[in-house]
Amino acid sequence: MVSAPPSKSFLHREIIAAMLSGHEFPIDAEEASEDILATHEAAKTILSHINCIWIGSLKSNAVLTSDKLVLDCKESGSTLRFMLPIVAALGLEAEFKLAGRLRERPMQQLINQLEKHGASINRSETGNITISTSARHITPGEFSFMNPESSQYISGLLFALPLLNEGSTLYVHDNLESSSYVMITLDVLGKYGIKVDYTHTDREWTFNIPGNQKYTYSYSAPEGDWSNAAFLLALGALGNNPIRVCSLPLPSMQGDMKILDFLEDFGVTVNRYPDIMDVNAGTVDVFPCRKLMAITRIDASGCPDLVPIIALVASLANGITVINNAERLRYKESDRLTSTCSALKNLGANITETKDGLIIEGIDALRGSYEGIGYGDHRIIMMLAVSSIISEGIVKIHDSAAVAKSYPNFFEILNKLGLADNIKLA
Ligand SMILES: O=C(O)C1=C[C@@H](OP(=O)(O)O)[C@@H](O)[C@H](O)C1
Ligand SMILES: C=C(OP(=O)(O)O)C(=O)O
Repeated sequence: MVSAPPSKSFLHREIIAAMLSGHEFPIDAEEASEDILATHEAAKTILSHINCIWIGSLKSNAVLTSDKLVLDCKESGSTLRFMLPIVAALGLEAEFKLAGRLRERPMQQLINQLEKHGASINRSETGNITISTSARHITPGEFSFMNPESSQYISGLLFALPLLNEGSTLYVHDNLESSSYVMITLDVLGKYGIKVDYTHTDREWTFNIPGNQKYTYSYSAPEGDWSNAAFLLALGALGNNPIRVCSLPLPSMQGDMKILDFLEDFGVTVNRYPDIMDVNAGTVDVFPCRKLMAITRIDASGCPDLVPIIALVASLANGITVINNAERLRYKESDRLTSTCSALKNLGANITETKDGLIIEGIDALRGSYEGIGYGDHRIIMMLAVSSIISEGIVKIHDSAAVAKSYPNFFEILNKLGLADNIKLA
């Protein structure tokens, strides 16, 4: 049995909500992913520059020093997109350091909204982002997005706007993809005493956020991570032995819990036990499946992070699987439609890239091999590692340390399960 790592999405949010209540959220730095370390460090830096007592009411003496903060986001989109509006609401001046692909990932819609409300934002030649506000903080009022490039813009503003001295309204027009992540934000906000009212139809969302709110510290241990557990569960579906994964909440607000339904639709047997193991955490058994069936259409708009591992399973499923509504995958740690397609093609899969997805015609075996850096993308590297248990050729990954972005001990687990025979790490 293996235990799912703690949810990266919940952890980012807990650390930030704790910071805004004046507390440092405890993490296990040895086990933590690079993204979580980035948010934790940024939160500590912000905490050391503000008078915690005043957070939530933004009194004029909230800022202890006028130093420019340096916040190193590394490659974490969540850290940047959550912290930027918060820094603007607190009236701090900060330089956000960005590494790797984060320098190219979309930010402009969020920057436009913050600038409209008084923030001054510049990008240096190296791609770093500097923010300052001429007034004490950005002004409350109306914020509006048309089909946002990332739901993280909305989550970031939902953290920030309750701090302002009057209420704000946040509109999302023409679709909010990844909306389950915004629901996680609202869940954590509610736990910390922050009130947000919202209404939505299929494509239009309105969030009413009263101002002058105070965050009240409310620790809870983060639940397991369905996005990363998906790779472990696929090991069970594709391998020779069943797998049992524990520390997985059942049910969960995480959209990537959908991996269980997808596996079942592929013809895999899945047993769910909501109550066994520790409190607040369920257990799932997945059994090897020799007769995978294609899924006619997979809408990935609510579960973008599942696409690489679903595409691998679909490569061996009888029939044609079409994945669509996944265009935002082009703006992750790699262009994940191109990288998933190209990595699986190397392994021998019959896969084609479309504008917003992938078309995969299942075959009986993966007869190819792979050697490379897995596009430097943790989710592609983990997909390749899972593929190694069924591919006929060797999978050789250079710089496998990139998995630390979300799952530092992924390869240790693979070793522990005895499933690392066909994979070479360089
Ligand atoms: O808010 C979050 O925790 C996340 C939102 C999603 O991003 P997008 O909203 O940009 O799709 C997801 O892909 C990312 O891994 C984590
Ligand atoms: C895209 C991801 O995270 P982020 O957007 O926070 O960098 C991810 O974990 O796959």
